[in-house]
Amino acid sequence: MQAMGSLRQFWRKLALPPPHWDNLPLALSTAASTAINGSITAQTAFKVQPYDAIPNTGNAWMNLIHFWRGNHFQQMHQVMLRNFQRFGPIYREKLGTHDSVNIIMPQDAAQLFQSEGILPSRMSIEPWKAHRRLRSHKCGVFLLNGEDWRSDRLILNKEVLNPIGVRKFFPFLQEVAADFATLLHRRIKKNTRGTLTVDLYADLFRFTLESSNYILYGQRLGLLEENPNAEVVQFIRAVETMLKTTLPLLYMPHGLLQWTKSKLWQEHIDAWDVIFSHADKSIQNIYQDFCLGQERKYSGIMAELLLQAELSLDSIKANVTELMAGGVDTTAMPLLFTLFELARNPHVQTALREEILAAESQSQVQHDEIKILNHVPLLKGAIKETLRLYPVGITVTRYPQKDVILHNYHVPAGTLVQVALYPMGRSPEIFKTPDRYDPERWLKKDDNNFKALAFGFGSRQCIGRRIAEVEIMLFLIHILKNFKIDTVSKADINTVFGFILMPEKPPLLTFRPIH
Ligand code: HEM
Repeated sequence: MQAMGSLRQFWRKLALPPPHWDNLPLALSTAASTAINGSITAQTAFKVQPYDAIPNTGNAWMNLIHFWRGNHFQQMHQVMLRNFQRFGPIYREKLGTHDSVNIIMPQDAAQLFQSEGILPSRMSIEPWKAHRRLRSHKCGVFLLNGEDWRSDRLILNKEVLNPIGVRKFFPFLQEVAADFATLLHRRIKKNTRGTLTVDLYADLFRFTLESSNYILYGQRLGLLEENPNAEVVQFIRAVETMLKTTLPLLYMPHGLLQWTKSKLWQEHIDAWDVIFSHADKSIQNIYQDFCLGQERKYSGIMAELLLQAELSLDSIKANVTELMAGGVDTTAMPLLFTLFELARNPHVQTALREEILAAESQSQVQHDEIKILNHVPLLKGAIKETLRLYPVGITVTRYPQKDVILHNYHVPAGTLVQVALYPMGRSPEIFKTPDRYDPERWLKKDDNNFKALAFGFGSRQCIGRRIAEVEIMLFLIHILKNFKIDTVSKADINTVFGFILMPEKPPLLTFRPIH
C-alpha cells in the first residue's frame, strides 16, 4: 500500500488528472517474481494475472488513424508518459501492426533483461530491412538476429567497444574535439564583443560526422575548417530524413511498404541510398589504399576490420554503414542538451570545470591522456544525467526468450516489451527531484540499478557506446576548459521525437573565452 501511496504522489506531482487505479495490478512487487528455465514461478502472495488482463490502449487501427491525424508520432514520449499516468506502471500499447507491453519501473526492466537469453532480440525496424532487401545489401548488427548477429557482433566488439579498440581511436577523437574549440575561438575573434551567441545545432552535426568519419575511415573531412561541401550537407540531411521517416513507416503492415509508392516511403529509400553511397565512396578510398599496401599504422576501424579479414567485405560494408548512420545524430543531440543544461546550471558547470582541471594535473594523465577518463566521475554523471532527461531513444525493446512475470502479469516469450526510458527518467517515483539536472545523483550510494539504460543493456547494448561516451567527454573537456557557457533563455526546452529525441527549437548558447 505504501508503494501505491507513493505512485499516487508521483502522478499528483506531474499535475495530471488521477489515473485509473483500478487498472493497477493487484501486486506491485515484481522483485518477488521470477522466471526460471522457461517456467514461471511466482513467489508473491498474489495470484499472477494473465497477459490479457494488462491494461491496454484499445483498437490498434483506430489508434493509428488517431496518431496519423494528430501527428502524435512526434509526441510519442509524451503520449507514453500520459499512458503510464492513465494505466499505471504497465500497459499494452496497440498501434497499427505494433503490439507491445510497456514498462517503466527499473525492477521490471531487470526482470525483462534477465530473460533475454544469449541471443537478445530487439524490435525489428522493418523499413530499414525493406531497404536492404530492395537494394540487395547485407544487414549489419542493428538489423541482424540470432547467430548471424552474434558472430558479427563479437568481431566488431573488439574494434568498436572493447578498451583496446577504444585506446586506438582515442587520439582521433581528441584531435577533433580540440579542433572544435579552435573553431569557436576563431568565430569569437571575428566578433567585436568577444563572445559568441549561437545556435550550435548544425555545428554539432558537423562535429559528430567529422569524428565518426575519422575513426571509421581514418580520414578527415575538414568540416571544422571551412564551409562543408554540398555532399556532406546532403549526407547529414539524408540521416535526418531517414530517421524522421522511419517512425510513421514503422507501424504500417510490412507487405504494404514495398508496393506503396507513397512519398514517405520514397523519401525513406532515397535517404538510405544517399547514406549508402557516402559510405561506399569512403569504403572504396580506403580499400584502394589498403590494397596498395600503404604503410601500416592505425587508420580507423574499417581498415582494422579489413586487415583482420574475419568478416566478409559485404558484412564490413553493412556494419560500417550502420555505424556511420548511427553515430551522428545520436551523439550530437546529447551534446546539445548537455551544453544547454550546463548553461542554465552554472554551479554544475563550475564543478565540472574544476574536476577536469584537477584531473589533468594528475601525473598519470600527463603521461597517458586517455587516463583522464578515469578521473572525471562527475563528468560521467553529467552524461548519464543528460540521457536520463533526454534519452536519445525513448525506449529499449526486447522480445523475452522465455515467459516472464512483469509487474505481476504473465508475459509470454516472444512478446515485444518496451522499457520506457523517457517516462522513467522523469518519474519522481524513481528519481528524487527528477526535474533537477544533478550529475551528483549518480555518484551517491543510492540504488541506481537499471536506471541508466540509455545505451540499452547486456550483450546487445549500443555497440557505439564507448565511441559516444569518449566523444562527448572529450568535447566537454575542451569546451569547459576554454569557455564559459551561458544561455539566452533558461526555460525548459520542448522536445520532439523523430526516432530520436530532439529539441523542438534549438537553444541559443553564449560562449565566453576563459583567459
Ligand atoms: C549518446 C549516443 C547513443 C545512444 C544513447 C545510443 C543508444 C542506443 C541504444 C539504446 C541501442 C539499443 C541497445 C539495446 O537494445 O540494448 C543502440 C544500439 C546500437 N547503436 Fe547506439 N547509441 C548512441 C550512439 C551510437 C554511436 C556513436 C554508434 C556508432 C558509432 C551507435 C551504433 C549503434 C548500433 C550499431 C547499435 C545496434 C547494436 C546491436 O544490436 O548489436 N550508437 N544504441
